[in-house]
Amino acid sequence: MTEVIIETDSLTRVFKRRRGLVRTELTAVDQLTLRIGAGESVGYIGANGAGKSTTIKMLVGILVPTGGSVRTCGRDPLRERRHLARQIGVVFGQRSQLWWDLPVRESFAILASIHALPAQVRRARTEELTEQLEMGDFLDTAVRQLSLGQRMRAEVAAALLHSPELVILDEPTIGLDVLSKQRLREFLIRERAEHGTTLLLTTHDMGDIERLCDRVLVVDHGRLAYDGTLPGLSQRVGARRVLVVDLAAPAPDLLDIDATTHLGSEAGGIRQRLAFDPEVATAATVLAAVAARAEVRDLSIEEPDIEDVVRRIYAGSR
Ligand SMILES: Nc1ncnc2c1ncn2[C@@H]1O[C@H](COP(=O)(O)OP(=O)(O)OP(=O)(O)O)[C@@H](O)[C@H]1O
Repeated sequence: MTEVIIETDSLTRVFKRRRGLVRTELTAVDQLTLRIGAGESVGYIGANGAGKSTTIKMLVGILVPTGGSVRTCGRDPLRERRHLARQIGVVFGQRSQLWWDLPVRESFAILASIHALPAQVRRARTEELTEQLEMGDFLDTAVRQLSLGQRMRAEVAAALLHSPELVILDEPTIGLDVLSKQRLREFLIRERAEHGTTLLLTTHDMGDIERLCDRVLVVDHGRLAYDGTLPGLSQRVGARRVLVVDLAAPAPDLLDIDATTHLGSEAGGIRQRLAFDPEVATAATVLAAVAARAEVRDLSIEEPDIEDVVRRIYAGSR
């Protein structure tokens, strides 16, 4: 049986707000029940304000639930927060856990002593992380002088220095360039493969989910709206497919082909892209309709646009 790393049962958080004399209540997390097993890599996504951060805060013990229960790494996060801190690593993209004026290396040394890592373990782990995250060039630079990509790598290393069982990442790749994103993702994949680390991440970047996660949870108005694979999610939201046709000669935009949306034309209308909903039409019916208008030389079909899926989920904000 897989060890359960995160387990919540009807986890709920209600915020009380007061505007002048009016008091209102907002249920940020609403009866959330889920289990995440050891070694899983889970994407936790939802619109702004859906309740992701509130959930994470309850998982790590910095926010008190108003209902239900939560256990993280087999512990009660509120009562055993200090013990839990040794088992988890948390990266909040926007918030730093490094000492701004100190060289990266010194921040690592302080964190290592907070976690009471033996000197040998600390040295070996710092070396391993420095190599894998390619931090050698800036290990002796003050954190405030790092580029965003360098700082994020240092943040991730800081959170993983004590080899936690569970790593929670909140928007880990936000604002990073393509290469830095790629490095960070490769590192997380390797870390998981080598140490069996459980990953939970929130992100707006579908590339993160595609590359890193084998399970996706979608939260909507505090409720769990989906729990499954990424392809399953594409199906659920009816992600569009795109038929790309290359015509024999330039043609006007194919604007009124049944059940399609014209996405654009190139080369004077020789290449045209038409989106269709696989529940309503098939590539074959769309192609037949196009062929009735113009001679088709070549075609390709783009798979469900994952960015589109996520845009729709995030666009569903309150
Ligand atoms: N301390 C607080 N007091 C009152 N309301 C709060 C508090 N923290 C969060 N909320 C509200 O709870 C809801 C969920 O917020 P939360 O930060 O968990 O969403 P989120 O999914 O993380 O959003 P984002 O993607 O924007 O970070 C929001 O409506 C937010 O305004």
